[in-house]
Amino acid sequence: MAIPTPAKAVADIGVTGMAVMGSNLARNLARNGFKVAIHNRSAAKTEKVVKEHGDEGEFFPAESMADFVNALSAPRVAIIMVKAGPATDAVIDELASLMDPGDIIVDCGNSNWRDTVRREAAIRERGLHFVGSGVSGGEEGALNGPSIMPGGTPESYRRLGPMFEKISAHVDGVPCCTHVGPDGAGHFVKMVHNGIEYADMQLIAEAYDLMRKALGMSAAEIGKVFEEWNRGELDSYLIEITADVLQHVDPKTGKAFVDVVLDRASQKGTGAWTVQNAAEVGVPTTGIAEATFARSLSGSVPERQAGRGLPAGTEDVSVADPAAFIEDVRRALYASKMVAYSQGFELIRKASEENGWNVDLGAMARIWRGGCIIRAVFLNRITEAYERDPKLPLLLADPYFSGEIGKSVESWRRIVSFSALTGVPIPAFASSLAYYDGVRAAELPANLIQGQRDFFGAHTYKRVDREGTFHTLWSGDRSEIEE
Ligand SMILES: NC(=O)C1=CN([C@@H]2O[C@H](COP(=O)(O)OP(=O)(O)OC[C@H]3O[C@@H](n4cnc5c(N)ncnc54)[C@H](OP(=O)(O)O)[C@@H]3O)[C@@H](O)[C@H]2O)C=CC1
Ligand SMILES: O=C(CO)[C@H](O)[C@H](O)COP(=O)(O)O
Repeated sequence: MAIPTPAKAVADIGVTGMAVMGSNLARNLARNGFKVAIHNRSAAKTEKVVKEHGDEGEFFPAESMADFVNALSAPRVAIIMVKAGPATDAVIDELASLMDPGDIIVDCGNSNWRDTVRREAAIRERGLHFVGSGVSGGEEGALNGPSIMPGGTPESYRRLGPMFEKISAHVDGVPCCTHVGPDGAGHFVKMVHNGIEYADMQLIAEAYDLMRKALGMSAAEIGKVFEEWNRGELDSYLIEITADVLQHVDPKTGKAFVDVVLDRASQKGTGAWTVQNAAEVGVPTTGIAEATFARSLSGSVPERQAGRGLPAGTEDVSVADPAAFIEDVRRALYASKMVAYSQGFELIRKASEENGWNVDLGAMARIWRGGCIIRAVFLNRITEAYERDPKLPLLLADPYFSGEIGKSVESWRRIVSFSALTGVPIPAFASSLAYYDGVRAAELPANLIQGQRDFFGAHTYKRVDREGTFHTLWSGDRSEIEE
C-alpha cells in the first residue's frame, strides 16, 4: 500500500523513526490531541502505525522525508527517534536540508551528549534550532508518559515544552519534563540517568544473589521479599519489576524464569559513557562503574571459564537469623542506592559547572519521579534536599540522607563482611561502602601517593603546614625546594 501525500502544513509536530520508541511517542502525542506527522525510512512501519492505531488521534503519514517536512506547520518541530550514532546524523542532515530557519529538529534518541553539542552548533549555523532530548521510560513510558529531558535554546523550549510537558508523566500534577539547559545538557542528564539505572539494577541483583546464596531462597520467595520492600522506602519501578520477574515462571519448562536465563548482561553503552565522562571530570561514580564492569564480567566468557577453579579461601558463615539478614540486605541496598544517586548528581553538577549549563539538580530529581526507569518515591527526598540547599556539595551530607545512612551503616558493614568471608560477589555494595568511608574520612592516604609521584616524577606536593608547592631532591641530598 503506497502512503498518499499528506496535506501541507497541517501537523503540530512530526516523528521520524517508527520503531518501538518513535511509534509510541507519536501515539502519545496523537492521544493528547496533537496532529502528528509520522515517517520511517522503510514505509512498512509507518503503515503499521496507521493500520493498528490510526483511530487513536490525527496522524499524517508520509512516505518521503520531503512530504513529512511539508506536512508540518511552521515553525516546524520534527522529532527524530532512530538508532543513535551515524543513523541520527544521516536523518539530521536530510531534515535540515528540507527545513527553514526557525524550525526545530529534536533528537530524542540516546545520543552521546558530545554529538549533541556538535550537532547543535552545526544546525544553529544553518539558522535552525537543534534540541537533544533524553527520553526515558521504554516503550510503555513513551506511550503513556515518559520522563523527558530536553536541552537546546529557551526559544525552542517555548515551542516544544508545552507539548512535551503535556505528554510526559505527571506526579502530583507536576510534569516529568523541564528545560534542562543548553546544547548537550539534556543528553548528558539522560546519560547519567542511565548510569544510575545500571547501578540500581546491579544493587538489586546483588541483593537477590545474597538471598539466593546465603539463605538458599527460591526466586519466587525472593520476589515476595522485593514485593514487601516495594511498600517501604525502596518503593520504585525497578524493585516492582524485579518482584514480577522473579516470580515469573518459564512456560516451556515450568522453572523460575530467571533460572532459564543465561547470566550474561548486555549493554548498549550509556553506562560506559557515564563512567568515561565521570573519569574525565574526576567525579568518583563508583557504583555506576562497578555496575558497568559487573555487566562486562558477566559477559567475559573465556575469562569466567578460566577463573572457575581459582581458590575460594572462603569461610562457611551460616546465617543464624534469616529475617535479620534480609533486613540487613535491605538496609545495605538502600544505603548503596543513596551513594549511587549522590555520585550521579555530583557528576551532573560538575559537568554543568564545566559546560556552563546551570542545571537545576532538584528539578532533575523532580522529573525523574515518574515515567522513567529509575522512578522512585525516594526521588522526592532528593528534590527536597536540593530545595533545602541548591548548592549542596554532597547529597549524602543532607540531613535526611545522612540520617538514613546512619540507620543503615551497621547492616551495610555486616553484609559487606559476610560477602568477603563467603565469596558472594557484591561489587556495587562493597565499593559504595568504600566510597562512603572515603568521603567521610578526615584523612586519606593520598599524601603517600603525592610522595611517590614526587619521588619518581618530580610531580611536586603541597604541605599541611605551609602554603606553596614543593619538591624533595630524592636522588640528591633529599633537601626540599620550593617551586
Ligand atoms: N528502546 C528503549 O527502551 C529506548 C530507546 N531509546 C532510544 O530511542 C531511539 C529509538 O529506539 P528504538 O525505538 O528502540 O529503535 P532502534 O534503536 O532499534 O532504531 C530503529 C529505528 O531506526 C531507524 N533507522 C536505523 N538506521 C537508520 C538510518 N540510517 N536512517 C534512517 N533511519 C534509520 C529504523 O528504520 P527502519 O525501520 O527503516 O530500519 C527504525 O525506525 C534510539 O536512539 C534508542 O537508543 C531511548 C530510550 C529507551
Ligand atoms: O534508555 C533506556 C532507559 O532509560 C534504555 O532502556 C537503555 O538503553 C537500556 O540500556 P542498556 O541496553 O545498556 O541496558
